[in-house]
Amino acid sequence: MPAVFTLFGMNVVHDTVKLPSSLPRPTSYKEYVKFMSNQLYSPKAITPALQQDKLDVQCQVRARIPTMEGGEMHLFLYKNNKDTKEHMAIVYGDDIRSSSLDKTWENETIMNRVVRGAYYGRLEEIITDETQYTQLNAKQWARLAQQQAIAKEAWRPVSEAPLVRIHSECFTGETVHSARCDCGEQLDEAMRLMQQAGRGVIVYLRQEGRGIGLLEKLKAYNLQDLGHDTVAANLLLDHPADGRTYDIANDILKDLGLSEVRLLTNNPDKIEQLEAFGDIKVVDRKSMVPQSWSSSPPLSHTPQSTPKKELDRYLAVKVTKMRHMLDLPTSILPQ
Ligand SMILES: Nc1nc2c(ncn2[C@@H]2O[C@H](COP(=O)(O)OP(=O)(O)OP(=O)(O)O)[C@@H](O)[C@H]2O)c(=O)[nH]1
Repeated sequence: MPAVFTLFGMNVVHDTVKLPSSLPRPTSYKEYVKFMSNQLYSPKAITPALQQDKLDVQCQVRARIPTMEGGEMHLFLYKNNKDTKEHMAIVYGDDIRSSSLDKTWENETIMNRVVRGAYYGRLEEIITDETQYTQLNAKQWARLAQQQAIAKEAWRPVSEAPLVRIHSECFTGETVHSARCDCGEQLDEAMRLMQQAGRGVIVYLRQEGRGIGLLEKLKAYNLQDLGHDTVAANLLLDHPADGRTYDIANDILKDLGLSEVRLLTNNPDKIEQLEAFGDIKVVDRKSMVPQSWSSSPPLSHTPQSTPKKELDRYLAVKVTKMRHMLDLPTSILPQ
């Protein structure tokens, strides 16, 4: 029989993971943790959608990420029934929570919630050398339960429109610091602004290459080296100039309890699509002015020797062909 007791208004349940009878019961804390983490990705949780199915977007796990700059954020990982990508939300501020993650599962223990990140506040270290691979003792369970009850009580929901960025993945710009685009710089700047404000959400969509994928984007780069611009290169490869949709981003923002946002973007398509879904109002827009086009001093992470010509060309095409809301600097205006 599982031991259930109530502490500070919460049910503390020992060892009540409901297992199909075919599976062996976890006999140790280690097995239990392993079992729980496998459960997160159970195929039952999200099933592939048929064309007519309603979009289903659910947060599967959340974890705290301290950053090199000294701040920290939480990463929320989402699964959905439209594609197989792991889209994410990078969240600053403890008041922003996911309703799909926070749902209580049947017979869920506090440890289940901790493993999938549905805990409140900050976790305290309660594991000692002796308990590394064994069951938590009653005192440790009680401490965890007490800490969770207090943190849950202290939580208050989002009260004002936070800074939000909907950002599409760019391996070249973000990971290998390509100077063909401003993607890495935009991500860094959004993180810096949200860190400074203490709250905000970056919806990080796995839409590499404006949705065409890395393979096709690299082909497009070769065409760009022949002189085609970023739009023409896509079209020559039989891709739309930009085929991205933001329905998953919309559902992620809804799941995070946001109805009003201050959007960091130059791209009118993101605003128009988001508002068309009717769930989220863009109450303010903040431009993402490229560092090399701004009059403010360069950020420490922006190298002074950035090959400006290629970046200028990419940015100018976004303004002239993709309706991006940015002022072209006089230095690159056509003569
Ligand atoms: N196909 C293609 N994709 C590119 C190229 N350069 C960058 N990208 C992709 O463009 C996308 C940039 O998306 P976002 O960072 O969301 O920016 P955006 O659409 O310009 O809009 P804002 O930054 O919000 O103003 C990323 O997926 C990049 O991988 C390119 O030359 N060709």
